[in-house]
Amino acid sequence: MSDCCSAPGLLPFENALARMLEQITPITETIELPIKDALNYVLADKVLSPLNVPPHDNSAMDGYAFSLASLAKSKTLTLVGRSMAGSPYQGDCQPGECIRIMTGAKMPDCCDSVEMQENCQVDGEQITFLKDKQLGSHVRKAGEDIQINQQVLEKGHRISAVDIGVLASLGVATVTVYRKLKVALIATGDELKLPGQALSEGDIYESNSFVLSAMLEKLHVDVIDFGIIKDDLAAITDVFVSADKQADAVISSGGVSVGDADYTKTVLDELGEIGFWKIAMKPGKPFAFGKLANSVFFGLPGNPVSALVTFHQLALVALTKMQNAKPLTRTSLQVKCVSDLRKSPGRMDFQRGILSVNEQGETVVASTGSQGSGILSSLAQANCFIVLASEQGHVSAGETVSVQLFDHYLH
Ligand SMILES: Nc1nc2c(c(=O)[nH]1)N[C@H]1C(S)=C(S)[C@@H](COP(=O)(O)OP(=O)(O)OC[C@H]3O[C@@H](n4cnc5c(N)ncnc54)[C@H](O)[C@@H]3O)O[C@H]1N2
Ligand code: MOO
Repeated sequence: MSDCCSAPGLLPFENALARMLEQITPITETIELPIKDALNYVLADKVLSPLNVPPHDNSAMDGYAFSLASLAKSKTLTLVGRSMAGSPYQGDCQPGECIRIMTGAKMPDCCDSVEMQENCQVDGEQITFLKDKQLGSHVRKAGEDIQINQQVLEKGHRISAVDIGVLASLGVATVTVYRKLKVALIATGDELKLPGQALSEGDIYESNSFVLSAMLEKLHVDVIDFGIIKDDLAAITDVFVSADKQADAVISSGGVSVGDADYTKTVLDELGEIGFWKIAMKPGKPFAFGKLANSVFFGLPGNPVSALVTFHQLALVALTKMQNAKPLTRTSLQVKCVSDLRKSPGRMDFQRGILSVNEQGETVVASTGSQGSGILSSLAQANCFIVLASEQGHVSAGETVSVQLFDHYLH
């Protein structure tokens, strides 16, 4: 399939993303977890507040609580009691009386305002208020933060550290969340060695599974690492079968192109079905999406930048849907490009850029330089993608381009 602007035989990026998402079924299994164990899980149900926060009117200052009507008659009131956080004043008070109160302590029913002690003159039980006050001064009203039955978190929300604090403040002890996904990682290639091993002639160090594993950890899935598999049809078939039995999604890198040792697509065809293969994007043309017997499959290209970009732009989006989480939001801006960019029409480019504010206060983007699919350092230096549409040709410095800011998966 091709559109007006994508090279023949290549699926436009947006179509690939849409087709892939159509085929992703979100998981349904839920578990109940204590809130302290729920960080980064996805909520399977909305959370409504069981109470008002704060639960009662309370003082925002250490000082004196009074009724404003009393102060209209005299600036000096008589102290008749104390309200402490956790030990509220239980009695009543009459016109002309006030109550000693501490920050966070419940407001006595007979008072409507508070003055901080720095603005009061104390003479035994006689408290003189030195400044004019307004009704409700320094009073935090019940429910001013959250009201009872108000929705606090929505279904599909990924629970953050702050959310756990909010849940605790509401007295919520457990939450219902979707279970973690299990994702299998496979690196294919005869040339690959693990860091720490000696390299023979023609070898390189395996890096894809390391970076993918780290990004998957940020996505909060359980990674099943199948390590490095040789470019061998039988070995790749065996590992795909085994991974499919254990995982919800299988991700491989390498061997997805058209070389003599590129078996990924053949095995996927044999064991499952190919949704599509080859996208009009750069880097990342030979990306395969499909289904195995039990799991979905993402075949990433071997080149490190291609593997990362396709994982970030496609697989991560699909896995987020599979987790039942709200779709990822990514921030795009139109900014001036200060570098010349090389680009051939036919594929959508995700070039690596550095966004900054220049001396004139203008937000501009510069290229990281060489954009080869093997130059992983170009991604490490970058803080955004310069996204160039399929039909776009070279860009001259000074032109406006679209940039997508890196999210926390890439930092
Ligand atoms: N005749 C053609 N050749 C190629 C095409 C094409 O359309 N026709 N596409 C090119 C593009 S674009 C890409 S991207 C690569 C993708 O190839 P593969 O997915 O088959 O990847 P490999 O050949 O296995 O490896 C490519 C490159 O990446 C290195 N690599 C592989 N795995 C890892 C890893 N886990 N960690 C670090 N580096 C890895 C590998 O050593 C190669 O250098 O195909 C082009 N060719
Ligand atoms: O897609 Mo390849 O990633 O252009 O090098």
